[in-house]
Amino acid sequence: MIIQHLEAENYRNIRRCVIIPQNGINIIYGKNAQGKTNLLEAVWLFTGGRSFRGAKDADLILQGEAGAKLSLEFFSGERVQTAEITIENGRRSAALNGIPQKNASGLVGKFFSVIFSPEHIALVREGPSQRRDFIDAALCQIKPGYAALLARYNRTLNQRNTLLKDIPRHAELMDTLEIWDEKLASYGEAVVLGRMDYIHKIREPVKEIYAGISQHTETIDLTYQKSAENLKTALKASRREDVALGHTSVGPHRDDMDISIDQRCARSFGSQGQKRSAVLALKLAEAEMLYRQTGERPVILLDDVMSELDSGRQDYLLNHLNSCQVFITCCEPGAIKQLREGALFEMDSGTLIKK
Ligand SMILES: Nc1ncnc2c1ncn2[C@@H]1O[C@H](COP(=O)(O)OP(=O)(O)OP(=O)(O)O)[C@@H](O)[C@H]1O
Repeated sequence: MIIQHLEAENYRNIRRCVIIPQNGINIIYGKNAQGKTNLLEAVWLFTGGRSFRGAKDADLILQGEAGAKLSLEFFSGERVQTAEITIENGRRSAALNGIPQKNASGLVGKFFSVIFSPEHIALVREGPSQRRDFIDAALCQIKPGYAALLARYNRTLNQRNTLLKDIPRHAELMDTLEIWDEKLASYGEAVVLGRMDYIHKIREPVKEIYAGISQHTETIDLTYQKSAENLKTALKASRREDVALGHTSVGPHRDDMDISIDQRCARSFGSQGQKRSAVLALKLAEAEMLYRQTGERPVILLDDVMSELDSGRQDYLLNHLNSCQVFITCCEPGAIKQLREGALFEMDSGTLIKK
């Protein structure tokens, strides 16, 4: 997947900008608050998802303007394709190769991209839900039917939780738990199998990429942590406790993925640079998995990735990811003096200048 041409109009602080990037590394540097992340966010929107910053669509329009427009020309499936996104009246619509889509999510699966932004450090630093979301989001992209399965699991879980809250007032409902436990266990086991399979597949690429980032000085490992070995038995065993709690205490919604660096838990013991490197390895491995699944290498977006990384780790990002098209933002052009081959752009008050 290669972006050949991107145009943004009235997008955030960008009145008008055209970028013709190169195939490998593209660096966008500039002072704080100039529009570097805004540009990456514009690229990301072509994946069909919402802003990775969780912004409302209306906030994406340059203040004072009625609408924003993004146009993309990209090479994928051995041909040049076009995509357009229009944001107007608080709504985002899209067209692919000139054909209007029902909504912006019509672009899902047409343009692939993987984003690293500083907030993603939460994936290592914060609680298990971040890591579950990472695996689930990746699976939704590459495993047909997984999104529907997850939705079914969550719906059944909510129904069981409602029932658990009702039981103290209606003891006769205790018997109906059996049906919900059967259903929940069957969906839950399938969710766990999907996640374990993904971790099994992503583990080697993560290890390899982390070794590269750390210049072969550290090792990383991933392990799926189940909250129950046999879900059906565990649900049955925890019924009384669950009624007292008013929610379900076992199942994939309570599972975690352990990330260890040199055999120590990265969340508790990792340094800032190690945590950042671990998230990067996970994101780049996610890109590798997308490639294996689709035959297309996703565009890699690395927002403000250089800080907190030593020069060896920076060198890996600048000079070892050439098989993909990569966009890297940074503040200091000095941080990129190790760049051997790539295009340089400066972002200044929403205006992009090719260097
Ligand atoms: N809808 C909007 N209309 C006008 N300006 C906006 C809008 N949304 C954001 N901005 C402005 O865009 C600027 C932020 O741009 P961006 O987040 O891309 O910065 P950046 O260059 O990545 O900076 P940093 O290096 O600090 O991360 C801010 O000045 C912000 O006020």
